[in-house]
Amino acid sequence: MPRAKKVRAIPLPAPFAPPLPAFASADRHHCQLKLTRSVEYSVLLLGLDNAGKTTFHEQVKSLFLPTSPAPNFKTVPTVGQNVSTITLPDMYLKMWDVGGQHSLRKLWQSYYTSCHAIVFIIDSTDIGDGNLEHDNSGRLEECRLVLEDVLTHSETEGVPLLVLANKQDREDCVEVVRIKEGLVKRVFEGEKGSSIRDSRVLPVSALTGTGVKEAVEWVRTRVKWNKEGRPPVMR
Ligand SMILES: Nc1nc2c(ncn2[C@@H]2O[C@H](COP(=O)(O)OP(=O)(O)OP(=O)(O)O)[C@@H](O)[C@H]2O)c(=O)[nH]1
Ligand SMILES: [Mg+2]
Repeated sequence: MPRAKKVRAIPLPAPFAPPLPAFASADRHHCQLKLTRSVEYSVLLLGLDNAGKTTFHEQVKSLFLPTSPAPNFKTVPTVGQNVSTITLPDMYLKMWDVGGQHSLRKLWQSYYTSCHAIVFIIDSTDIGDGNLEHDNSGRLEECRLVLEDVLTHSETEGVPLLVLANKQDREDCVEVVRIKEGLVKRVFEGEKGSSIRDSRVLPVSALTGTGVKEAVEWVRTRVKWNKEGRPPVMR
């Protein structure tokens, strides 16, 4: 049987190598931009019913989507989920707005493993004076229990947490320092390993938009800081 001939690839001499197109450097730059923008992080919006999650979500879309859609403030209690993805200079940020009614809270845990940050929204006008000892309506205590429950799930361990004291445009709101001292600090005192979780409490008005950009900026920086702990999804 004749032996098969070995075929060797002959390298093209330099003059025959295809020249780089003139736009190559710009194109490469474009590719780099695309590469750095192709990471996606997910943010989960949580909080009691009526806290303002959907209003916050509407405001974020209006501020960050390139089409600047007019926010729909005529919200109805969320039963399923509202999802949108905004583009920031260095990432895609996917927002998951879920229902906060009591019966729907058990669904939250199915989002825990894939979220990179949690934004817990509080209605600052529905927590009495922010002191657990004077809690007539019971909503401050409800808030505490719900937040505690979220943080004690093993799937949320180490996930950055932003607490938003919402409805700060209203005169009857409890100010952010009180919410920090009276509620968040107390929840954290009980949380084991809280020192390794990045957290912050910020005042916002989802309705007027005050503080919403700052909230998104906090999330953006913290998900990046925590990218070893919770790597982004590549897109
Ligand atoms: N004044 C004021 N009202 C707000 C603000 N944010 C939300 N609201 C009002 O609070 C009510 C509830 O808002 P939603 O955004 O639907 O609340 P939610 O947290 O999505 O409620 P669920 O979907 O049931 O969990 C609506 O009447 C909003 O207009 C705010 O910053 N200021
Ligand atoms: Mg809603």
